[in-house]
Amino acid sequence: MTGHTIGIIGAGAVGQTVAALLIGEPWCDRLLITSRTADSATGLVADLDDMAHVVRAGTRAHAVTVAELDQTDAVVLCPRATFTNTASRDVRMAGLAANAPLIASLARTLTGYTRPVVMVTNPVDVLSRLCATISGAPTYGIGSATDTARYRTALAAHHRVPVNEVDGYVIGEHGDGAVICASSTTIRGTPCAVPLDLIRAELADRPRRINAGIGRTRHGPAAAVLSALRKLLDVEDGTDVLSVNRAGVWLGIRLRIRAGRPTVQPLELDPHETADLITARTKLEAAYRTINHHEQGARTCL
Ligand SMILES: NC(=O)c1ccc[n+]([C@@H]2O[C@H](COP(=O)([O-])OP(=O)(O)OC[C@H]3O[C@@H](n4cnc5c(N)ncnc54)[C@H](O)[C@@H]3O)[C@@H](O)[C@H]2O)c1
Repeated sequence: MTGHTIGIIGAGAVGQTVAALLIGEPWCDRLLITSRTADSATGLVADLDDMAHVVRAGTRAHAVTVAELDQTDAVVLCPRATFTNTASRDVRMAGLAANAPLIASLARTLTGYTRPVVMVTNPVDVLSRLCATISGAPTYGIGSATDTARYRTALAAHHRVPVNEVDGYVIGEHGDGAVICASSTTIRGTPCAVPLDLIRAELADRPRRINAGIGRTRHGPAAAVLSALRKLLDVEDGTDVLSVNRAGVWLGIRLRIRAGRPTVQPLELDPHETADLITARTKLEAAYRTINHHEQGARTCL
C-alpha cells in the first residue's frame, strides 16, 4: 500500500490543498508538481517540504515538467486558465471556453498515460470527457461527491439529525444540472421528506458563500480528490460519486470501487429525477459539442 507517486497539475488553491492533504497520507511517497510557472511549483514544494519536516511525514514533493508526470501512479488536474468569470448562473460552465484549450493541451501531453487522471477543473464533467478522449487515460471528474456531501449536510440540518444518518446522492452535472436523488434518500434507513427548493438553493449558495468568505472553494473538493485517489489506487474500498463515461457522456454517477476497480451502482430514480438526468445529459452533450474541435488540435481558420 506504500510507495505511490501522485502528480498535481496546477499549484493554485485546490492544487495546494490537495498537496497538503497528500503529505499526511502514509501511502503517498512522492508528489510531482507542475504549474503554469516554475516559480509557483518550486514555491509550493518548499512550503510542503517545511510542512513534511514539522509533522515528520515521509512524503517528498518535487517540482517537475508535465512530461515527467509519466512516472506517477495518478495525476490530479486542477489548473485554471486566466479569465474573469462574471456569470451569476451556470458559473462553472462559464469556464468552458477558457479552460478547454488548456485541458486539451495538457491531455495531449498525457497521451498514452494509463493510470487514473482525476479532473477538478470546471466545467468538470465536460473537461473530464475532453481529457479522456484526447489522452485515452481513465479520467474521473470530481464534483458530485462534494455536491453529495453538501446535500447530506443540508438535509441533516433540516431534519436535525447527525449527518452520518443521512444516505442520499447528488448525480448528473456538477453545476446547475445537478440531479438530487430525493426518492432514494433515507435517514436511518427510512425514506424522508426532501425540501427540494431549499436543497437546490443551498447547493448554489454554499460555494458562493465560501468564495465570498475565503476567495476560492478548496478544502471540500480537495478532500473529494483524496477520497477518489484512495479508492482508485486500492488504498481502501468504498463508494464514491464521480464523473465517468455513461454511454458517451461524462456525468456524476455512483460508483462502487473495489480493489481499485470502479463499477457503476445505478440509483433508482423517480420520473422527475429521470427527466432531470436526461436534461443534464443533453446539456453536457451540447456543451461538449462546442469544444470537441479541440480533439483535433488547432484548426486553420479560413
Ligand atoms: N470540480 C470541483 O468540485 C471544483 C471545486 C473547486 C474548484 N474547481 C475548479 O478547479 C480549477 C482550479 O481552481 P483553483 O481555485 O485552484 O484555481 P487557481 O486560480 O487558484 O489555481 C489555478 C492554478 O493553475 C495554474 N495554471 C494555469 N495554467 C496552467 C498550465 N497550463 N499548466 C499548469 N498549471 C496552470 C495557475 O498558475 C494556478 O496556480 C478551476 O477550474 C475551478 O473552477 C473545481
